Amino acid sequence: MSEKPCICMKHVSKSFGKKKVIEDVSLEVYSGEIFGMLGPSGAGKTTIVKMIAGIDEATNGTIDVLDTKMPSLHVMKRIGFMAQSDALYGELTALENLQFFASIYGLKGKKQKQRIDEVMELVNLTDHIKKTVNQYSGGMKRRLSLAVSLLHEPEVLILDEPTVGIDPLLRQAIWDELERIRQNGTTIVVTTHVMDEAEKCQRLAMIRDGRLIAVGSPEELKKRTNSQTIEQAFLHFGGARQ
Ligand SMILES: Nc1ncnc2c1ncn2[C@@H]1O[C@H](COP(=O)(O)OP(=O)(O)OP(=O)(O)O)[C@@H](O)[C@H]1O
Repeated sequence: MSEKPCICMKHVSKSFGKKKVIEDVSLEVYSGEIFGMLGPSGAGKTTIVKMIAGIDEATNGTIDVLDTKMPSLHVMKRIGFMAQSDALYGELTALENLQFFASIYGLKGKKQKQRIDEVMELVNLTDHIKKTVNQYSGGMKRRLSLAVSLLHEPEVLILDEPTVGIDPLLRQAIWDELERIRQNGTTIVVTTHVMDEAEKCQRLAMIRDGRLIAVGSPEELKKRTNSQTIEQAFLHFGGARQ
């Protein structure tokens, strides 16, 4: 992991109408790390990652990804994004969905087939590749969405709650794969409200009510608050604000 920032947010705020949901967030994500965004429902995690991915725009402040100000169509091609709600075509088969997204990413021929086989194996859906997505369960759709986001081996991978509705064994397999992808040089931003997933990140941002309440490695955050667990540390930082 190098210390070069791959993502740089400076004084970012976001409002929807009169409602301010993100308030003065500044943070850096370094190349080659898994950076977790931890916070309760409604804290603003999705809003932040959508702005990083270039899907949504900050009201104030700046976001640079790979040295380019977001949103930028050019940089979006180098980013993989897995949204919380699955962006899949229900009437198409899993294979057709993968082929569609692969061609958008410019993956063709042999390479396309190889990547589709690899990602489907990873998410344990190889036997279901010819089913239409409408026949998939919620968990299967999540896994297929993850497979889609991994297809083109992006430089930056942004995952919004990737393991919701996924059983513990597969969750572990997915985290193992994220670690492998990271070691190959991909920078990963992942939102979660699961404390044991937060422990697997190199660094974490703790978010509450649209504000950053702490940033650091899981170890640092526990040490700073004299906590045994990330959950205790989170409560400590959250509690200190009240
Ligand atoms: N398009 C929108 N219009 C108005 N308010 C919005 C919009 N999108 C998000 N919000 C509000 O912004 C706040 C933060 O939402 P966000 O989805 O970013 O939280 P989150 O931390 O990702 O929560 P969850 O874990 O439940 O997904 C919430 O109060 C939400 O209601």
